[in-house]
Amino acid sequence: MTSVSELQHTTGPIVLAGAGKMGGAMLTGWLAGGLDPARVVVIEPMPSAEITALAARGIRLNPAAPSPAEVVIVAVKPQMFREAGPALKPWVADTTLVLSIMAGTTIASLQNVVGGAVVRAMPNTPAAIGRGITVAVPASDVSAAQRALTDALLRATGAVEWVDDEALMDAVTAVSGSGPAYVFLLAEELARAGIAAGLPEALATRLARDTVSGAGELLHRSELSSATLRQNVTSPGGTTAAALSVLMGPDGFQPLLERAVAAATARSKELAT
Ligand SMILES: NC(=O)C1=CN([C@@H]2O[C@H](COP(=O)(O)OP(=O)(O)OC[C@H]3O[C@@H](n4cnc5c(N)ncnc54)[C@H](O)[C@@H]3O)[C@@H](O)[C@H]2O)C=CC1
Ligand SMILES: O=C(O)[C@@H]1CCC=N1
Repeated sequence: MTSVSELQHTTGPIVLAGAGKMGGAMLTGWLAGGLDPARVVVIEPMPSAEITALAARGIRLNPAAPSPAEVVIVAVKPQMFREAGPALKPWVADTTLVLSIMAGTTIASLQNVVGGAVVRAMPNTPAAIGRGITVAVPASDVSAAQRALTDALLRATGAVEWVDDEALMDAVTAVSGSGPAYVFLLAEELARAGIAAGLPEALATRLARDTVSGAGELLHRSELSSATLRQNVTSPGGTTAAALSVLMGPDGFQPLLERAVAAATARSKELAT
């Protein structure tokens, strides 16, 4: 896992607003990477048992007296933002970095509702194990130091890509933000197909889970393209070729994923406020 040692050069509080599935995954990544819990403030009206337990490690949960922080991470639902956003203002000075991971919500909206120097980002849940990928786009007034701080925070949870064009964020959300769900669905459906082919449920589930995670790890470690790795499994005239003739057919993965990504992209645009 990437070290968060660069974060140790900064001293201010790190405020996480919304410690649900994604905010919680990022916090887990930061703490696993060595971030001092005493620097973390969590604002969360319905903290999970895990988040509540972190208070014993020094995290401040829902403190009564807000004061401007070095960075505020906004990880509430986009639909909640209009209600939750104004309450974050006391944590934000002009010099505060406001790092939003909300789908759809634009930089302009964050500037209007919360203020600060805004970076809009789209992470994904493998952040919890330091294997996420995040795409970030900065507002024009974000300083080099704030960009470096953002980069350190996000790299503590995995890879980071920076873009200049905010319009790309809808498709980014559809590919990498939502993408882990597509992979987990693949594991679910591969198991179900195994059961339909006659395997006991426990064995089918184990085979699907280990195949998806093992293939993912191979893809991660290998320098070969995914197409080459696929071809390496495929013996001419063999079993894989038989399956791929279905999966790469006219109603196979390609048109299906194209439709799925288009639907997610459209939804991200609808969520824009
Ligand atoms: N779940 C995912 O894979 C990803 C989610 N996101 C974004 O992350 C954000 C959060 O999504 P999830 O974690 O999935 O949702 P979630 O529902 O698990 O987390 C949202 C949290 O915000 C809390 N909350 C509600 N009102 C609040 C307030 N006024 N102040 C502070 N916290 C408040 C809720 O209690 C909840 O724990 C969304 O904007 C989503 O678009 C981005 C990338 C991936
Ligand atoms: O489903 C959602 O809207 C969020 C954004 C990307 C992943 N989860």
